[in-house]
Amino acid sequence: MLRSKGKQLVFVTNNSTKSRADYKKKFDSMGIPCKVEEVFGSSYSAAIYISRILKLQPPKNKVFTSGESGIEQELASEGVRFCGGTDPALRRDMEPSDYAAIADGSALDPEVGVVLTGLDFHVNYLKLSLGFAYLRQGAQFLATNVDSTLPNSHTLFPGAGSVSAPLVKAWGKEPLALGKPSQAMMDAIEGKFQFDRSRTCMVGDRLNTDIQFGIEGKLGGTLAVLTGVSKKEEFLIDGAEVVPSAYVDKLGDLRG
Ligand SMILES: O=C(O)[C@H](O)[C@H](O)COP(=O)(O)O
Ligand SMILES: [Mg+2]
Repeated sequence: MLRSKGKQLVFVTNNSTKSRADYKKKFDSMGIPCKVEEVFGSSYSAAIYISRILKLQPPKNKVFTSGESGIEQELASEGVRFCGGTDPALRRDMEPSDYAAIADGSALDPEVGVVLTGLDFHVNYLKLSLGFAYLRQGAQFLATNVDSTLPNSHTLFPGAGSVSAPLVKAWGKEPLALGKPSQAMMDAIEGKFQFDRSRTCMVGDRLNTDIQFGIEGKLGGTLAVLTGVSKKEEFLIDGAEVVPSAYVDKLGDLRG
């Protein structure tokens, strides 16, 4: 319906496990018309931040990532070198020899300058230990997103933020998160798609027992309509103003 009305669409997700190309395939399977260029995920956001803002220089120009292939694909699309991720060699128990190898550095890649965490379905003590060691060696701490939960099958599962929580606890500092609702993600989306904030509507899907009705926030001119979010803070960007739920009725008046 939106397409038939000539609206520009952008599909934004914090789920870092898939790449933009993966989402295009998923939309195809659901019969939803979509181009790869219309997808913007937190893996892509992180890859852009690393390649275009951080611009890692040798000898520390590699990313150690804890996550799934979506992160790897997007880092590769931006020409960023990485290790960790889906490497089968790291999907195992920690062995006694691993402690010594991490301690003396022989298990560490000397080129790693960033630790990037995302939703990792294969998180384990070995990967957490490697990530912690890289942070202690001075690597920057980034996250695709830090959502506490992952909605799936009509209920909630631990999200990316819950998976990276042990590392945050060990390191004692939060990562820079590059998914929603970070300003970096919003700026990158606005920069890439060149739309007018004052004529933009944002729709989310998150349901929570505390907030079971739509909540709308106004983001510096961008009308955001989030049909249920798990936490109010998730969309309170730039001092966003939350307006009464009845505001949603006015959507029909939007010309943009
Ligand atoms: O990374 C996670 O925890 C979840 O995949 C993430 O919260 C999903 O985000 P969404 O698709 O709702 O943007
Ligand atoms: Mg969602």
